[in-house]
Amino acid sequence: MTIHRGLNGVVVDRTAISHVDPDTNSLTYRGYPVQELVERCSFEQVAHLIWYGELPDLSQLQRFKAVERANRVLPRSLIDVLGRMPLSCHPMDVLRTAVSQIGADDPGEDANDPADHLAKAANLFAKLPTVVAVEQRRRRGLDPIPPDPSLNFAENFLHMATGRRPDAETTRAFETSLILYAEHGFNASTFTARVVTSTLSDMYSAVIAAIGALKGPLHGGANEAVLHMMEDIGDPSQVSTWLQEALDHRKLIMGFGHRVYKRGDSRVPIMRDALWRLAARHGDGARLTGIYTILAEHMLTQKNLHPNLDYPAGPAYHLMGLDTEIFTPVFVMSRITGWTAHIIEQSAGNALIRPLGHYDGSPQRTVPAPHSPS
Ligand SMILES: CC(=O)SCCNC(=O)CCNC(=O)[C@H](O)C(C)(C)COP(=O)(O)OP(=O)(O)OC[C@H]1O[C@@H](n2cnc3c(N)ncnc32)[C@H](O)[C@@H]1OP(=O)(O)O
Ligand SMILES: O=C([O-])CC(=O)C(=O)O
Repeated sequence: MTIHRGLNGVVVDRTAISHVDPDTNSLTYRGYPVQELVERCSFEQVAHLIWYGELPDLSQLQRFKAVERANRVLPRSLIDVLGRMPLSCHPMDVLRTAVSQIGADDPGEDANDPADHLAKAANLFAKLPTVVAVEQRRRRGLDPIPPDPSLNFAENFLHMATGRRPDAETTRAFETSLILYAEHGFNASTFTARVVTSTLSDMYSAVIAAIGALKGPLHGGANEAVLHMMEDIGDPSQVSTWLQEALDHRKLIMGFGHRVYKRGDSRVPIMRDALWRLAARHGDGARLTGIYTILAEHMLTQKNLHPNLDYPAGPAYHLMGLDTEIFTPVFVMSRITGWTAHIIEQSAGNALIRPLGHYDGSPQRTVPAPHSPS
């Protein structure tokens, strides 16, 4: 019997949402290369593409944007629950709780026709940025900034989170990250969402489980861990010593390696360029890009490992003025599009996901006779 630990290399189903091809180092959403989508589309257009299979025409895009803008405000019940969360918990816990509350408030929670699913996905897509921004400000002891319907998805989030109207360069860099993070095949969190969906559970439960899977540092939690690592290194001159010490202790270097891409992550060059443009205008930029470059060179020569998307995204978010703890929640704001598209796809052609495990525990034995009462 062959055991595929970690399901490494196992093809478990078909999908028409995205194609990750490590041989040609390419990633396409519904057939379109992500590089072209970043160059020519807004995040809202890409979200439409991921859900509906096609880029929107003008009137579809206007409707899509209107729904997103109309759904950004959080209901009182949700604001109350989130305000009671301890400040000691991670913002991913807050986000998970938010989705749970939104689901509990939805009388149609269990409705799972494609139209019901799309309406729920659109609602989560609109509300999660407000939750993340409110949470960043709550941690800073600041009042929330209400959503602004005159701003697009990316601008509105940056404004709500930082209190500043972002300039075009920052907005574009942020939108680039959102487009690149949106979807990536049967990654651990998406697969988790599909497993939950395969039991005919509801969309909110699947999304909550996916948030839990994304939180881990081997997956989405790595963008936060990358920034912590760079702060720990401190200065480009320290990279070599820091890395040697980390490798001597067999530590994982955050933001490097990937289960599918073994010769480099197709999304990194475009996000790296965005990071470089931000860094050129920021006081701390040269330090971060210095660490970035030297560490990447050492990792390639010493470990033959390439950076993944989390490596440039972490420092880029830092330079945008986002707090490190909300980097992975920002990933959720984007990946919610991919997760929900997969939930819809799984529902449409469902097969219960239930693999087997090879038993290697104790051979069968007899339960000892009970001791007689003394
Ligand atoms: C958006 C995303 O989720 S992208 C992934 C984000 N995660 C990270 O950046 C965390 C750091 N990276 C890792 O832990 C891994 O590279 C993963 C989890 C992403 C991929 O893991 P796998 O596909 O299982 O890689 P695998 O374990 O086969 O790695 C092969 C070897 O390289 C080593 N390796 C892989 N990544 C790293 C790393 N970042 N640092 C140090 N060594 C590493 C492994 O320890 C292993 O060594 P071994 O053969 O001596 O045991
Ligand atoms: O695909 C994976 O294994 C991890 C992931 O979600 C990504 O790289 O975006």
